[in-house]
Amino acid sequence: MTQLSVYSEIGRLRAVAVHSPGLEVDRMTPSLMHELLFDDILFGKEAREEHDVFSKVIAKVADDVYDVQEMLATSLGQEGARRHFLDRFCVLHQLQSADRDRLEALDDRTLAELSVAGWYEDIDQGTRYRFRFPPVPNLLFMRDPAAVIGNGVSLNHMATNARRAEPFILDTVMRFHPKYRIDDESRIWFDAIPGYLSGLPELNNTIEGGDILVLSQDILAIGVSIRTTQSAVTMLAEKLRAQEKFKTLFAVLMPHERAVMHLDTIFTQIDREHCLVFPPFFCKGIDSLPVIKMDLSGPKLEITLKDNFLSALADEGHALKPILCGGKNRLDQEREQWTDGANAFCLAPGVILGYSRNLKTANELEKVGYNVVSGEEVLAKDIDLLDGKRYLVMISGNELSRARGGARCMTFPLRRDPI
Ligand SMILES: NC(=O)NCCC[C@H](N)C(=O)O
Repeated sequence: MTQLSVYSEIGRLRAVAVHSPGLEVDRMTPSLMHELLFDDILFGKEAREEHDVFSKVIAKVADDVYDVQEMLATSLGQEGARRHFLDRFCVLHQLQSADRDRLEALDDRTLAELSVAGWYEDIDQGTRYRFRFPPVPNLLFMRDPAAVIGNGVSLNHMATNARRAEPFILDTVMRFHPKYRIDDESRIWFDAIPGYLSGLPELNNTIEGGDILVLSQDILAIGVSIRTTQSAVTMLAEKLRAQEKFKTLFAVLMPHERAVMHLDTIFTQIDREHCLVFPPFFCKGIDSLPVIKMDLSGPKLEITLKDNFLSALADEGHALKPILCGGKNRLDQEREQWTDGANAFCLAPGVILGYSRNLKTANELEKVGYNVVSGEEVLAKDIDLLDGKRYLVMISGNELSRARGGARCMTFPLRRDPI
């Protein structure tokens, strides 16, 4: 078994889970898409091709790149896992025992696939259809249903019904996967599953991984957003205080808007000294976001209000120079933030992945020394991304970005090297 270990956003990536968009995306209909949190119906074939380049580039640096659906299938094969999963999944979807029997009869891979793709049935020779349980198209955004923090995990309580099946998949993976399971219950920082099962989900305590950023061994930043509540952040802070050695948690108070649904849609750390930001919220001015600083090191949780996140970080010895998503003009900033220009995924300090359509952002990165290359080029020329230079690897994301998530959103890091 390998220990989970995430103490930064930028340390060299060793193990990560992603999920290539499958049948669940091909089954999206116009009438379902808004409820399922997509802004369009995706062309699955192209989305898979984009995702394939993305995961192959990641595999040039990381030792283990898993698809979570595969992880689920592997986990289901472990003793007790199938029962654990089905007990919970059938309650979630209110399935009767006959339906459960049909699921029991499936092999591990088919059960894992069906759990993600939804249980679809044609009726009247295909003139109508129904889902016994719905597809899970947002599993592509692996960042959100769970988050490794230090050497434990948070099984998140999703804010929307469309995403509530996802933590159930991660729950089985994190408890049964032969390589990455958690044996020690006390290292599950947050567990949404019992609330769902009791029928009394703690409605005010939602939290999603896109809001959770582990900046260093000492510092966490968590967005209080349209998806993550202040009370969930406080619960997590109390749990971590008792178990981990983080000293400070910054709760960044965000506007409740879809465009900025998580903290990582407006801020990602990309190097020891750089972060990518949506400028209006971080550069001093009227839109600058306030932050609650929680001191985790004292005998009780001490709280102070700060008026600017970047200066509060600098005061803690974590100074970051902001690189402007979209460049200097507000119009470009808004356009590129919408297509996840501020949402980069870091493979190692200064080695990042982002969508190729965000040209103004790429230009800003180039100015401070990032070599801009395409994913295809990295693969064809076998470019060594760990040769000490800075890289922005651009991934085509014209299909993927229409599901409203970027490179960081599509990853669930399990292990990073210390920095
Ligand atoms: N971390 C992220 O910002 N994830 C993007 C999630 C997009 C997804 N369609 C959602 O609305 O939840």
